[in-house]
Amino acid sequence: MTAVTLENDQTTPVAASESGFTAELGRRYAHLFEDFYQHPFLSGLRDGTLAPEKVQHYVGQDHQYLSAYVRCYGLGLTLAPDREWMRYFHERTGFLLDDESEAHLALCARLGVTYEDAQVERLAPSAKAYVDHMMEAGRDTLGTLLAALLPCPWTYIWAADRYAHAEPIQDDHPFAGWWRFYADDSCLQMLEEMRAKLDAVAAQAGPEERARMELAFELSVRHEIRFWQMAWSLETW
Ligand SMILES: Cc1ncc(CN)c(N)n1
Repeated sequence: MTAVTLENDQTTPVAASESGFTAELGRRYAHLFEDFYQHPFLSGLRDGTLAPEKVQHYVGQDHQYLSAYVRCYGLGLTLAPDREWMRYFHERTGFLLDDESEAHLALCARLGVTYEDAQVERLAPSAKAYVDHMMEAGRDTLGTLLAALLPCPWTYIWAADRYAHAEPIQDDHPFAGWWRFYADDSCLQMLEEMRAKLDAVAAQAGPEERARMELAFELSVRHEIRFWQMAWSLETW
């Protein structure tokens, strides 16, 4: 009898066949990934009903957030044990600075506003709390920092992959450009690489550091949900 391998059906962040530290985390916190996916902000991006002011609030906040995320890669450079790790943070920084704003530009085009129009000066409280959490992780070990940084790509890329499989994104979808950016194969590959790197670091870490890594990861997933809520509620100070 032939063994049947259960492939990931995209409704959970981890395939049944996967093992390793990040697979364990993905399984343990799958309920938070589900909360992320079902948040009304993301539902509105799926069905195209999201109010323009919420989208614009998100773009302004997310631009600031991604700038802080790039700075966290700078912290990664200082924690890098060798040049291979330095190259990793260097290359990923290029993507964050040069490519990810495409996702924002797609939203601005839909809103009929320029990217400049969408800019804001201050991070909203929930966005700032997320940034502070990642920065704090950067004062710990490389493993803790990476664990805090992983939910950023994982939640979005998984959600976009799930949505794209459930419902192929049509050209006339109001937010097609945003969804396609994160559903692209290059994003999936980048996510796989980051997970593999964190798995390798976790395999060398002791139990105390692994516990701190897990907490950093869990809190970042929770911050991702709060970031939706921040944009949904137009949160300001
Ligand atoms: C808050 C947040 N989290 C994740 C992503 C996707 N890199 C993002 N652009 N913004």
